[in-house]
Amino acid sequence: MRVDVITIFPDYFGPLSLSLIGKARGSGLLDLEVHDLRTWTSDVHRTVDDTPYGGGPGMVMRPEPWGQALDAVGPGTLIVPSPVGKPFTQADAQALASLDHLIFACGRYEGIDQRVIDDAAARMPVLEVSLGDYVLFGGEVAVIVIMEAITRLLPGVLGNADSLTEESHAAGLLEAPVYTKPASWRDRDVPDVLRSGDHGRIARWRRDQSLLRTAARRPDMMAAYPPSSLDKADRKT
Ligand SMILES: NC(=S)c1ccno1
Repeated sequence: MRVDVITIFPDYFGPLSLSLIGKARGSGLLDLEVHDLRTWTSDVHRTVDDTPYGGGPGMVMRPEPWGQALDAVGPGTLIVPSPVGKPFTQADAQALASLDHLIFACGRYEGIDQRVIDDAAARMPVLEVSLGDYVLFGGEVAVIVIMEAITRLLPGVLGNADSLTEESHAAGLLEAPVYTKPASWRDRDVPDVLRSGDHGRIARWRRDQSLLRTAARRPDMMAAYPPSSLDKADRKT
């Protein structure tokens, strides 16, 4: 997978050289390049923003540098993290992980001139996505989060691909609680079923815990959970 990130703060992306993402880049599974938007400015001050038409607080990112930057690195699928975006989900991560070329545009200030998005959409798929109902200083941190969610799904990145099948959101439910040694810690014991060696009982316990946890914390996910996936016994949960 090829990924281009365009930002006015390239140094924000140091974390993408660490851990499993760093290994994915080193092994060639992920070809990632971070670009400074100011590369595509032409004035001595390397200006990337200006005052908003119609007045109002703050500054807006100018279209010219963005247009030239996207011309240079595109086409691909353009992803713009933004408070006005569609909620980003695991399903989105899974869809994006199957693509060959992603481009991330990191907005700052009050945002990017809308014409940049509109112009790009005439040449490539554009997704404006939000990580949550809050506002960040810019898109950079959101790109790091989205890149983690996508990269871990790339074949060969995780040592054990099995961990992708039962994790939260992969199957539409929250994951069951997990435990490791010691069997007793501060008078709190690991559930006996997990030490029983009865894999059928363990699987049923984990599923029950997933359903209980999802029902308690994410009724929206339970409502969306396909009825066909629920056994008759599950309906009593
Ligand atoms: N909520 C998101 S993704 C965001 C990006 C920039 N500010 O907020």
